Amino acid sequence: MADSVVFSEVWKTYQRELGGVSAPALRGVTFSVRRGETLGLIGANGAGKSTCIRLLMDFIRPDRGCITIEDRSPENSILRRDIGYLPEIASFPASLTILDMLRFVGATHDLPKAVLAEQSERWLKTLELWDVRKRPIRTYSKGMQQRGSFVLALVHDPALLVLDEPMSGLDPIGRASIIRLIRDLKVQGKTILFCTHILEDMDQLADRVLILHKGEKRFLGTPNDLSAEFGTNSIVDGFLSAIAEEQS
Ligand SMILES: Nc1ncnc2c1ncn2[C@@H]1O[C@H](COP(=O)(O)OP(=O)(O)OP(=O)(O)O)[C@@H](O)[C@H]1O
Repeated sequence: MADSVVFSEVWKTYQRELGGVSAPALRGVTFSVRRGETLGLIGANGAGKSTCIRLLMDFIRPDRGCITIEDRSPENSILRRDIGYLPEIASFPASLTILDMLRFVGATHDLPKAVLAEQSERWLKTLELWDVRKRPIRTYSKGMQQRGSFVLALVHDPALLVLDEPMSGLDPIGRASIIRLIRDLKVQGKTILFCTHILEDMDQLADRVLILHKGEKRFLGTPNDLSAEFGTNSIVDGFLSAIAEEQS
């Protein structure tokens, strides 16, 4: 399978606001996401997960190393049309409806009106927001807002999905519906990179798991490989072993 996303020896250190630099957030991280694969990125707080996502989205640039998406630099704005991005915290202007937001996203991606209308209906129905499409988004529950964010990430039919904590803050029903959605998207052939703290979902979602710890790659492989490598029976135990081993 060809690679869609490649990180090669990527280093990133943030500047401190009052001058000086902090410890590197990423230390020579190398991994790839194959086309059609779902890669789950896990790590403790501060491990570097969001930094990977910010680099991929070209919100920040690496100090060293190379990142490519379909063999092109993330700086290439044409790539945006093929990426669906779900931010960790959705922030919607207070009075807008999901239809207003869809018009905005449609204009950003130059979607023809008919395509926007058809795709909007498809995803609003799939994600059970069709009946509330004319309500201001601020009246939505957290789960509905998250589904709304997915509609906005999917309406232009991107091949690559970058999902920052897609299950965070959801109740078990909301979480189950997002898990179903991600599995459906995978069946549709999407390439998916997501990060999460909810390790239990990994078995159901990820083809491969990338474990980061303090900016370093500690493990990359299938959930089964993780169990085999550390002699554990669950993702949680495998994860704890992967980040503990080199601390001793
Ligand atoms: N804007 C910033 N300025 C300075 N340091 C930052 C900034 N953003 C992140 N860092 C630091 O970089 C490191 C990696 O942070 P990052 O947000 O990538 O971790 P994470 O794995 O996403 O953590 P979390 O699970 O808490 O979201 C941390 O030490 C963090 O303090």
